[in-house]
Parts: sequence; structure tokens; C-alpha cells
Amino acid sequence: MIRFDTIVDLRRHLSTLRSSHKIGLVPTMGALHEGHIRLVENAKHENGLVVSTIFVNPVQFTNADDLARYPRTLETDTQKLEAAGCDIVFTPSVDEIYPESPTMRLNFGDLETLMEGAFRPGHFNGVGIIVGKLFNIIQPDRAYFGQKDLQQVAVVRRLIHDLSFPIELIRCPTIREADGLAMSSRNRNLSSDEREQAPALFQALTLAHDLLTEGQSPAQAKAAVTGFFSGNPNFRLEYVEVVNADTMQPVGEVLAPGQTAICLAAHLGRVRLIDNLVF
Ligand SMILES: Nc1ncnc2c1ncn2[C@@H]1O[C@H](COP(=O)(O)OP(=O)(O)OP(=O)(O)O)[C@@H](O)[C@H]1O
Ligand SMILES: CC(C)(CO)[C@@H](O)C(=O)[O-]
Ligand code: BAL
Repeated sequence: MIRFDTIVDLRRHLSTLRSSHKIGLVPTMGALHEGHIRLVENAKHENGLVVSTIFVNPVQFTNADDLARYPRTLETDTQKLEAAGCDIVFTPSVDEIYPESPTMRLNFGDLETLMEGAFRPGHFNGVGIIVGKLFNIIQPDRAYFGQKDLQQVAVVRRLIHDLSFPIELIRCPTIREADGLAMSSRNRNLSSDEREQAPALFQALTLAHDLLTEGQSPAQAKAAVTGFFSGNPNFRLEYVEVVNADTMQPVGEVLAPGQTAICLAAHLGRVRLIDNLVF
């Protein structure tokens, strides 16, 4: 595996390989876990060359404390990527990516006013800027994103469509711990007590899923999730929504198989966790 820190060196290297290799891109913010590794493995399976990026993107953080506490484990990350078969890792500094603070504003329409868009205003502008930059720098054939950040997948789909990037977007399944907790870099910030309680997010999603498949309405399923967390003072539920899994628009009934998503976000102590089920 080769590591690059500068855009110019990465571009030069890729220019010699582009004509003979399909390029799969796996963007990350590091603190890698099995969820990231599966993205790399999927990319390896489908492309001649896998490029992973590790960059904690300041412009997508809407909370200074969250950015300061974001886990950084660069050395073990690069070892894990190498073991997973990644060919190239791009680890730029903030100055390399943003010699000046970006002033442009991307607007993803309805996606900005729902769920993550509503509770992290400006977050998707920051995601759009960095993902657009990475698409321009690396020019991958395929880009791999996790279902855990389902609304981010919808944002990237819009970015690809609106800016005509010739890139295939691949959504990869959420990888979970044995107790159901979705793997996430932020799980490292949970205390051991909080870690024991954290599978409640998956339990709440499972409860909603079961109610919906028994014929209850999205409103009833959402009320059940709200009730589930109101009995537990350790959690602060931010939202629970039943939406179209592609558009993220709230739905009044269950859609065709694979089209409905239950999404939620909750604070557990100082850590904010998100999760979803698509069915
Ligand atoms: N459990 C998971 N299963 C599959 N993909 C995942 C999982 N967790 C993260 N990803 C994906 O990995 C990519 C990089 O995500 P990121 O580096 O932000 O990690 P993360 O674990 O989501 O961290 P955090 O949620 O704490 O920011 C994204 O496409 C994300 O959706
Ligand atoms: C896609 C991404 C790497 C952009 O910073 C980030 O939002 C993430 O890790 O999901
Ligand atoms: N995993 C999505 C990136 C973020 O939470 O900022």
C-alpha cells in the first residue's frame, strides 16, 4: 500500500494507473473498524485499485466538542487498510485540503431540513464539499458508502446527479457488533456503562420494524420508539422517522420491500449515535 499526503502526488500516481484500472474510492474519517474494512473489501472485489482516504473533515462538524473528541488512530488505521488489501491511502492535512476556508454553499434541498440535515445544520454542506473534492481529485469509477449513514448516501447520490460525476455509488450494509450496536468510530467515546446501554438503539429500531410489519402505522411505530426511550433517562432521542430509503421523505405507510427505512438519532451521555433499518 502506498500512502500520499498531497493532492499533486496522488494525482500524478493515479494518472499512470487510471487507463488500466477501475478505481474504487472508500472515503473515511479514520478510527477504522470492521464497517470500514468491509467497504474496502467490497471495493477490492469490484475494482482493480482501491483508494481509501482518511481525513477528519472540519467543515462537516457542527459541534466543536465533537470535532475535538473525534478519535484519531492513524497508524493502526493504515495497518488495517493494508491488511484489507487497500492499494492507496490518502491522508492529507487540513491545510492541504483547505488552504483557505471554503466559502461555497451546497444546498441539498429537502435533505437539509430532515433528520441529520435538520439537527446538524451545515453538516451536509461540509460533506458535499469534501466528497466533491475527493471525487475531483481521485476521479473514481465507484465510490463506497455505508448504509449506517443512510441520509449521507442520499446526499452523495444528489451530488453525483447534480454535478454529473461519472461515478457509481455503492451502498454497503451496516456492520454491527454481536449485540446489535452499529459499528461507529464514535462508539469509542462511550463509557463502559454507556456501551452496555448502546444496543437500545438497535432494539428500538427492531421494535418499530416489528410493529410496522404487523400492520401498525409509521405514526404508531414512531410513538412506540419515543415511549421506549422516554422510560430511559440515559438517552435523549433526537428524532425517529419512517422514510423512503432513497429519498428520505417521510412515508405514511410501508413501501415495497427494501424501500422503507426507520432512522433515528439519540444522545447517550456526550455521544450522539445514529442508526437505521431498511426493510
Ligand atoms: N457500521 C458500519 N457499517 C458499514 N459502513 C459503515 C459503518 N460505520 C461507518 N460506515 C461507513 O464508513 C464510511 C466512513 O465513515 P466514518 O469514517 O464517519 O465512520 P463512522 O464509524 O461512521 O464514524 P462516525 O459515525 O463516528 O462519524 C461512511 O461511508 C460510513 O457510512
Ligand atoms: C464521507 C465522509 C468521509 C466525508 O468526510 C464522512 O462523512 C464519513 O466518514 O461518513
Ligand atoms: N459518519 C458520518 C460523518 C459524521 O458523522 O460527521
